Amino acid sequence: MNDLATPRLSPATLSALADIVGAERVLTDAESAAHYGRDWTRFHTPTPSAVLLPGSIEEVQDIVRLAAREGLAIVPSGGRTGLSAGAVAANGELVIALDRLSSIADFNPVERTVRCGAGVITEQLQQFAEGQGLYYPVDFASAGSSQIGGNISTNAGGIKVIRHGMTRDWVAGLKLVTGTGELLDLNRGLVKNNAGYDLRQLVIGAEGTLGIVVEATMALARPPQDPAVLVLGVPDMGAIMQVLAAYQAKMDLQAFEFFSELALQKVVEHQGLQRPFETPAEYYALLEFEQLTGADMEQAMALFEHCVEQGWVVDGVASQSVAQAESLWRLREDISETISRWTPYKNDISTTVAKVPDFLSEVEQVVNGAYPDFEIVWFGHIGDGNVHLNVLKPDDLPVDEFKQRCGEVSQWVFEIVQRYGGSVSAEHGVGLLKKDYLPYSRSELEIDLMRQIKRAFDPAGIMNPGKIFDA
Ligand SMILES: O=C(O)CC[C@@H](O)C(=O)O
Ligand SMILES: [Zn+2]
Repeated sequence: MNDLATPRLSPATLSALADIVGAERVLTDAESAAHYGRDWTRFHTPTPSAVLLPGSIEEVQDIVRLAAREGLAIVPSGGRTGLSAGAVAANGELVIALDRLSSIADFNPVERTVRCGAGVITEQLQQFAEGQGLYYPVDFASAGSSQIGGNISTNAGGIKVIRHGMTRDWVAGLKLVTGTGELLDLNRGLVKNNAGYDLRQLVIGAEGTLGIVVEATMALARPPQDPAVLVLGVPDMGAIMQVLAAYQAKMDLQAFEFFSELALQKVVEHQGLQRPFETPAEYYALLEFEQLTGADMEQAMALFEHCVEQGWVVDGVASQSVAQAESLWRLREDISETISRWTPYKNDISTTVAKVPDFLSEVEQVVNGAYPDFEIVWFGHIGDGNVHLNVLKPDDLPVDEFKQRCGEVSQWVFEIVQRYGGSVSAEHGVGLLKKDYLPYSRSELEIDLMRQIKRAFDPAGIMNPGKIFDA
């Protein structure tokens, strides 16, 4: 056991925890607290009372039983790549890190499923699938660190949702340790199972408030052909919608993403990438297809010409190789990391797809009407109606003042989201960051039902309390 930097737990409790996981797997030093006690958000100070590294489902159950008896709050911790402070332990909670539940087993080629411990890293699952001649299609920039349990708990989406759906579409079964330490084995890999409520789907996206996902049976897909990517410059958001409709009517899209000229400028400048073409445009659409050859290539080019004739596209480029497709993707995928140096105000919202252009222009009018010097970087999964709004801090504006103004921005943005019937969190979850705004996209009755469901799974209220809604 390490030095007790935060000795909030009694020696008896610490020793009981050590009996469960082994003394060297009860971490209480400041470095472990900082590492395991927070996600990619940096708004809260991590103060876990201890970080525990269980090595089996039984150990997780034993910890939870002990925590329920003693009324100790728990924060489950996966790859901690979340952006809503869902995996933050800022109130002396016990952190249960699932890193050691990392086995990949029981691959079944007939079912095309594989059993994964919660701590399996997304990229490991992707590589495992590849080794079997298959494909795990939920993909995003943080795939090298995010873990399957966390992906399930946040229903991670990413860049291929338009074609392959979200994490919830790939979970054939899961095991959950509830707030009383019981183990639920949900759906057991069945394709069809209409015997009552699908509790598995309830757990997916619950951000650890109903229990800890300890294992999952993940479905795999046929691998796609080598991808081909088009990047198209468009004059306005309305044109992006026309392009989307035109391509979707005739072809299968693997991805349909967008970014603004400002986003492109930042990525080109800071990542040393080339502009896709010289003609500047207000926005850019990135389309991915499964290999463009023969008739598909002709179709894609005919649509391109049609879009140019209609004035929806000002210029475009098509990848000629997998390497080129990958470098075009970087123009989109590197945006989030590139702009992180401006400590941006972030938001992740959705409306139905067709409403996005009006939504976006209303947000811009309101934000820049009040603060003309705020630079807004738009990008996201436009084919899903999911836009990422990032506002960069002007260099000369003190951080506190920026934060205070961003508080106002949130208020305005969420009022618009509500008017549009949209969601205050399209893919990043609610966590601590969005909970005050939940009523802008969920009714009082819905939130009340969520609380009742939480009580049923977690009567002692120890599972990630204060996330999604107040404890
Ligand atoms: O940083 C963001 O705002 C979004 C991050 C991620 O969801 C993305 O789509 O790149
Ligand atoms: Zn995203």
